[in-house]
Amino acid sequence: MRDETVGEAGEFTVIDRATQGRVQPATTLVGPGDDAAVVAAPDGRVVATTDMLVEGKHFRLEWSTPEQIGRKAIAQNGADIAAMGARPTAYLVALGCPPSTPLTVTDGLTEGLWAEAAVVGAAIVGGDLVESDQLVISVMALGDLEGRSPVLLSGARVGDVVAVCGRLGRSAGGLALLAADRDGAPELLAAHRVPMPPYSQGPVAAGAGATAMTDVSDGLLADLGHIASASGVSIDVSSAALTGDAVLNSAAVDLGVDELAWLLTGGEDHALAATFPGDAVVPEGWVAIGTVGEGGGVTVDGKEWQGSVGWRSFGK
Ligand SMILES: Nc1ncnc2c1ncn2[C@@H]1O[C@H](COP(=O)(O)OP(=O)(O)O)[C@@H](O)[C@H]1O
Ligand SMILES: Cc1ncc(C[n+]2csc(CCOP(=O)(O)OP(=O)(O)O)c2C)c(N)n1
Ligand SMILES: [Mg+2]
Ligand SMILES: [Mg+2]
Ligand SMILES: [Mg+2]
Repeated sequence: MRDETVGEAGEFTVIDRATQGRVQPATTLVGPGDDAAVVAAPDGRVVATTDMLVEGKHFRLEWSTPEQIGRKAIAQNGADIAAMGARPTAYLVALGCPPSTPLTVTDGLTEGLWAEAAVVGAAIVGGDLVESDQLVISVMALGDLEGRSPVLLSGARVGDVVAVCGRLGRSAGGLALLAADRDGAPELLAAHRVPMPPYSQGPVAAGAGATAMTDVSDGLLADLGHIASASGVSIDVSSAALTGDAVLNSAAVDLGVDELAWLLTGGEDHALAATFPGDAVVPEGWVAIGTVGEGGGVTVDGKEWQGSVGWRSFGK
């Protein structure tokens, strides 16, 4: 019998096998499983995360400029730092590319990487460069909790309010337009090419008492599902609280697709989603979209969502 493959097992089974039962030293304050790890250093704590972009899977050079791809690689990683309640402080960038890659591509990437790092006052502090068959950009981000406690996936409590900061569905809408070779809706194309995580709102939410937080990378339902399972709670999302983006709506009507599916299951917006105690005031700029209850799983308007809840590497 041949060995089971990664494609058959799926992303999260393979991650479980890579992390379960491994002993972490006492300096690992938060280990694998959250948006980022928190590691104790003799003189403080550092938040660390990594996310990789692969040509053809995460971006296409026909759809995005090298500068936009560089910005996206940094934004995706910075969002995971912000989702811990931390401020991104430094990035390392490992690049793989074919020898035939024009220097205009690597220079464009560099411009984008630095421009997005600069949004939070950070820089690229190191990296690696190797030959590979397609363009691969692997970023590691470090962050500073500035004295705050990290906001974990596991802290949501029954009675909490679920709130979101940042637009949802726009990246999925932009991707659908690019895939259909349709233009129009420049806002959606821009959102897909360069997500704009509300970095500073991670620390703001932590300061406002957020009990759990994540960034929306795979899709709202998929990512809230991680909060629900880590916290041992259920989450119900109100669809009425999500709709109202006229640009998104008209693109969905034009393409003849379900706008709600983009809002609930579209990935790569890198908005922040958090839970706050029911009696807390949700910070300015955050929109209440749901509630936390007993049990498990994520529902929409009290009903189970039919279909995929979001992006899965390897399609599972
Ligand atoms: N190969 C691996 N070894 C150890 N931990 C991993 C590995 N791949 C992913 N993880 C961890 O599993 C969790 C889920 O990964 P992922 O879904 O990529 O997170 P995110 O959506 O926050 O980027 C994260 O905590 C990540 O650090
Ligand atoms: C060419 C192309 N096809 C498909 C997509 C859609 N897509 C790729 S990755 C992804 C979700 C997030 O990526 P992942 O690597 O899972 O990030 P993480 O959850 O680890 O932060 C989505 C929606 C895309 N951006 N580009
Ligand atoms: Mg990841
Ligand atoms: Mg991520
Ligand atoms: Mg993912």
